[in-house]
Amino acid sequence: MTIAMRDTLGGVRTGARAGATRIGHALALAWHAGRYLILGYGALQLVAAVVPVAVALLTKLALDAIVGRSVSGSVLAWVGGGLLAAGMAAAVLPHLSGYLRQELERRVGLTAQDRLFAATERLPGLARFENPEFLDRLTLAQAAGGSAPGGVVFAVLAVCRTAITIVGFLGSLLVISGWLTLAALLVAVPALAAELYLSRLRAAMMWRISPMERREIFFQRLLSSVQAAKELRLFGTARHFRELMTAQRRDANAQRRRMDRRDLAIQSGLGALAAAIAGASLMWALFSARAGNLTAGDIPLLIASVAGVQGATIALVGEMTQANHQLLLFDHYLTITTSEPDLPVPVQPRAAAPLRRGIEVRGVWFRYSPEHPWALRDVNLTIPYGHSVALVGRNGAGKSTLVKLLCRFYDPEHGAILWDGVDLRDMDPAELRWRIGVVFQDYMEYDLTAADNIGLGDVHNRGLDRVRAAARRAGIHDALSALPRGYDTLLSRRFFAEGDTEQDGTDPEIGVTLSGGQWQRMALARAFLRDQRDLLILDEPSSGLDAEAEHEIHTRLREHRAGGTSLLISHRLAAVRDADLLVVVDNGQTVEQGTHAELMATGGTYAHLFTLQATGYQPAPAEEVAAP
Ligand SMILES: Nc1ncnc2c1ncn2[C@@H]1O[C@H](COP(=O)(O)OP(=O)(O)OP(=O)(O)O)[C@@H](O)[C@H]1O
Repeated sequence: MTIAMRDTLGGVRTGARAGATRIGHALALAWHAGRYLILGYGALQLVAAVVPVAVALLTKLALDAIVGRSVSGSVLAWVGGGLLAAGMAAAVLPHLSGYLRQELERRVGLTAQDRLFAATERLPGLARFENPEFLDRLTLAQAAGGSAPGGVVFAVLAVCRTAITIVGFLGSLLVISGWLTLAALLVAVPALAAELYLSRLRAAMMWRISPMERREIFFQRLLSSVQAAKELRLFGTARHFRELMTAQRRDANAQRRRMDRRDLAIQSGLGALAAAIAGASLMWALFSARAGNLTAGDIPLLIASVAGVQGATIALVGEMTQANHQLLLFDHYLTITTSEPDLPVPVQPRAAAPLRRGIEVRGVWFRYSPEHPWALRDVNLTIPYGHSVALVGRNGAGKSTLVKLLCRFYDPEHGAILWDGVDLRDMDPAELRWRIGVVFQDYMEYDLTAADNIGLGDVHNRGLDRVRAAARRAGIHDALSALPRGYDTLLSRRFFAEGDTEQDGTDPEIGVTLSGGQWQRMALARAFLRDQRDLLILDEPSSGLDAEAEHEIHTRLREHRAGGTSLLISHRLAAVRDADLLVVVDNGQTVEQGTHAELMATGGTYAHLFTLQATGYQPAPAEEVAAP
C-alpha cells in the first residue's frame, strides 16, 4: 500500500506533457470559478498585447504623413484618434485588468482551497496522514493558500500577452527590414532558450530545497505552538529549535543564491548581447535614413520595435519564470486533489445495516506498512450483539490498532472483519462510521464553545437538551454550567468568541481552558451524544480521571448501554471487570478470553495483572498497623 502510494506521490512531474496537463487543469478550475472573468481578463490581455505595437505603427504613419504631406486631414485625424485611443487604453487597462485579476484570484482561491480540503476529506483512511511526503505536499499546497491555480492561469496569460507583443513588433520590423527582424530574433531566441534551461534548473533546485522548507515550517509551528510552549521553556530548547530552523533557511538560501548567480551570469550576458544588437540596428537605421532608404516614420518605428522586442522578451522570460514557479506549486495541489483513495471503496457498497448478530474479527493480520512489524497477528475475536467486550493488555499490545481497524481507518493485510457477516471492505466507510460512537485515546480538544465541543458528536441532532444530558452523563454538566457563559463559553484562549470585541463591552478574554480530566469528560459527552449507535467504543476513556470518577463513568455507561454493544479498553482492570467478555491482547495476539471469574480462575496474564493492580490499592501492612 505504501509503495503504491509513493509511486503516485513521488517527485515533481516534469516535461512538456506534464506541464500542459497541469495548465489544462488550472484553466479548467479557473473557468469553473469565473468563466466571464477569465474571458474579460483574456480580452484585456489581448488588447494590452497589441497596444504598444499599434502605438508604434500609428506614430510611423503620423510622422510619414506630416513629413510627406501626402495624406488627407481626415486620415491624419483617424491616426490621431487611434493614438488617443491607444493612450487611453494604456492608461486604463492596467487598472481594469488589476480589478478583474483580483476578483478572479479571490474566486479561484476559494474554489481551489475548498477542493483541496474536500480531497483530504474524501480520503477514507489514515495512512496518507501518516505519510510524510503527503503531509509535506499538503503543507506546501496549503501554504500557497489556494492561489497556485490562479497563479498558473495569470502567468500563462501573461506569457501569451508578451508573446503576441513580440510577434507584433517582429512583424513591424519586417516592414522595415528583413535583416533587422533576424537580428531581433537573434536576441529573443537565445534568451528564451536560456530561460527554459534555467527554469529546469530552478525547478530541480526548488524540489531539492522543499524538504528544507518543510522542516523550516515544522520548526516555525513548533516554536509558536501552545502545546510545545511548556516543554520548550522548561527544557530550554527554544533556542535549539530556532537554530535548527535558521539552519534550514540558510541551507535553502545557499541553493537559491547559487541559482541566482547562474541566472545573473546568463541573463546579463544575453542582456549585453541584446543591447549590442539594438545599438547596431539603430546605427544602421540612422545611416540608412541619411541615404534616403528609410522614411522619417521608420526611425521611431524601428526604435520602438527593437526596444519592444527586447523589453517584451525580458518580460516573457520573467513571466515564464513565474509560470514555472506557479506550476510547481500547482503540482502539489494536483497531487493531493487527484490522488487515489488510500483504501478501496466499493462502487456499489453493501448497506451498513443496524447490528443484529455481532462483529467478528477473523484471522486478522495487520502492519502499518511493509517496513513495520506486525501490530496484529492472527487476531480472532467476536463482539456479540448486545454485549460489552473489554480489551486489556500491556502498552503496544495492539488494542488501539484493532479499534482503528474496526472503524476501517485501515484494512487488514490478511483476514477480515465482519459486521453481521458483511466484510467491512464491502461497505461505504462513512455509513459504517455513522453506526459507531468512539472516544479515542487521543481525543480532540476543539477551540469552540462547550456546547459545540459536545454537539460535534452528532452534528445533525445537537439540541441543547441532548447536549446537556450527554454532559450530565459524562459528569461535566456542573463544571460547564459554572463557566462565565455556561455552555456558550469558548473553550480556548487562542480565539475570541464571535462578537467578543471590546467595543461591545464584553471581555475578550472570556475563553477558558479545561483541565485534562475535564477535557476527557467532554470527549466522553461527545461520544454519549451518539451512544444510541450500534457500537460504542471507548479507548481508555477515563485515563485522566481519578479512580472514583472512572468507576462512576463505567457504572453509568453500563446502565445506559444495557442491551447495547460496546468495546471498552482500559488499563484499570477494575473498571472493566464487569464486562461480558474480557479479551487479553499481547504482542498483537489475543491470548486469553473469558469473564473476570473465568480468567481469574485460569491464573494467566489477566489474573496476574489484576492481582498486581488490586495489590496496589490495598493498604500496606505497616499502614494497617498504624491506622487507629
Ligand atoms: N500509526 C502507526 N504507525 C506505525 N506503527 C504504529 C502506529 N500506531 C501504533 N503503532 C505500533 O503498533 C503497535 C500497537 O500499538 P497500539 O497503539 O495498538 O497499542 P495499544 O495496545 O493500544 O497500546 P497502549 O496501551 O499503549 O495504548 C505498537 O508497536 C505501536 O508502536
